[in-house]
Amino acid sequence: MVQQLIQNSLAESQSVLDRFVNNPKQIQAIEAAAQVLVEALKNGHKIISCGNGGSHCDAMHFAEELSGRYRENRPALAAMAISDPSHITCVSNDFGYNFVFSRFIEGLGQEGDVLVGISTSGNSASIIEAVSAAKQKGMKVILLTGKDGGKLANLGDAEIRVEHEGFADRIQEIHIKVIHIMIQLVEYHIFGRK
Ligand SMILES: O=C(CO)[C@@H](O)[C@H](O)[C@H](O)[C@H](O)COP(=O)(O)O
Ligand SMILES: [Zn+2]
Repeated sequence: MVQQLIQNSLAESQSVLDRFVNNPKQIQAIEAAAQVLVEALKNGHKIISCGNGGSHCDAMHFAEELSGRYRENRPALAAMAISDPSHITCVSNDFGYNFVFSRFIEGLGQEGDVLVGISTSGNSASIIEAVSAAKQKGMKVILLTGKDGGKLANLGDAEIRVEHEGFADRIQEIHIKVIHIMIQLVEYHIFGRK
């Protein structure tokens, strides 16, 4: 029974990945997203990422591999996740949770910067508010979504969507792959890494 659960889980992951890999639209979207990142970084702009729950961890994972290190040493890149608990608790307490990311962008976002918003449902109000704040600032927007893209569908300059109607975990598993590929492409375009 337990072994069957394990096998079913792995098989489901494999089928979600197969479907994603065989969708040229998503491959093109990853390429387009990497171009947006490269353009911004080459021109001295920064990347700000955000997400909720597991996607918050993905947003941090993405930023630290740009500012810190991915596979090998290279110069640091300008990226940060919105994850300061003092900021998040203050804004939640005083303005409401939906504004935790948008408020940060109002304070730190600049024209030419890039917002990377991650939401498996595409319906988290905090990410929707962040996108609208970023657009008001003249920032570019990259979205990692799932299902049918939800309310975030087509709101980004690039949107990578895992079209899986099941639970968020399977979507997150593809998101983290996409994050690693985007970093690989940034390093390829900026530092000639393969
Ligand atoms: O990690 C998981 C589920 O795998 C959860 O923590 C999940 O991220 C949370 O329920 C989020 O609040 C869902 O938000 P979203 O992806 O729909 O924007
Ligand atoms: Zn999870």
